[in-house]
Amino acid sequence: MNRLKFSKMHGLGNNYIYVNLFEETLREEELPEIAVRVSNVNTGIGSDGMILIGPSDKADFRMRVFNNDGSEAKNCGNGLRSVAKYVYDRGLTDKQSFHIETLGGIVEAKVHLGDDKRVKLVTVDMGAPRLLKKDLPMEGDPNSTTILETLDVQGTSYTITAVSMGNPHAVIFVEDVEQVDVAGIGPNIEHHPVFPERVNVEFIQVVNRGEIIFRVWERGSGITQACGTGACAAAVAGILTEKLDRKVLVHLLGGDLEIEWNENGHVYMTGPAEFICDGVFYR
Ligand SMILES: N[C@@H](CCC[C@H](N)C(=O)O)C(=O)O
Repeated sequence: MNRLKFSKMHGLGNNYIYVNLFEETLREEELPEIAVRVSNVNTGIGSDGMILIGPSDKADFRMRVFNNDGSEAKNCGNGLRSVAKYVYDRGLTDKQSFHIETLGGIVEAKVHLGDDKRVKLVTVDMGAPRLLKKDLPMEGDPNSTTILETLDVQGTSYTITAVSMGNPHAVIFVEDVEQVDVAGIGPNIEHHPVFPERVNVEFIQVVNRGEIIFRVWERGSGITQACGTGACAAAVAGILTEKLDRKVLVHLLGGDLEIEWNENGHVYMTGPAEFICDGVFYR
């Protein structure tokens, strides 16, 4: 029987199975299937997906993200904070600032230590948001943006703002997130033909110019407790549409994130990450 060592971690409840490729070897062609199997709550470990931590020839570490349907994503904000905690707390680096390569680009993570000298919070420089339709990708004029544009979804109109944080997001401002049928509407927007690679969908209630309430339907994983790239995209959408100032406290189901869209054009995300358990998966 093959044995796969793993750690389960979460960032505000957005939980993944982490595999350390400095110690474990997986074949490329089996990755989607393993992601589906480990994520299954009944016959696997149970998670929103699987994240691989490995060496990079361009950065200090490389992160690869698989949703729980087996699709590979280009970025994951909660994953980046968890990877930063993993590599520091487990002694893979002694640097408190380092770079992580993702399919969506290279980002810089800075760890903030608690009294126990372990990582308590992580700030990630997520880079500049990309707004052009070709960056999502999204049908239409490739060099135009999508800001408060009407999208018809099975007879109902939604006003969306599209933001790529390495991965694609459709942000929708609502009066009251509690009234939104996230599980009913989310998949229809995720699979809308205007998004050829599907999309993550965020429903945002503005509390005041520095605070929002956030709900998400994630591409490839469904409803999750939090989405770091989604929180960044929501803040960017709110700032672009002049609903929010540049520093935003985002209330997600699993807790809070601080997002800043700095004058330098980069988005900074600060929040926690936690280990849940270590184990061996029989495969
Ligand atoms: N939960 C993540 C995003 C994971 C990938 C996403 N579902 C996609 O397919 O793009 C986050 O914290 O950003």
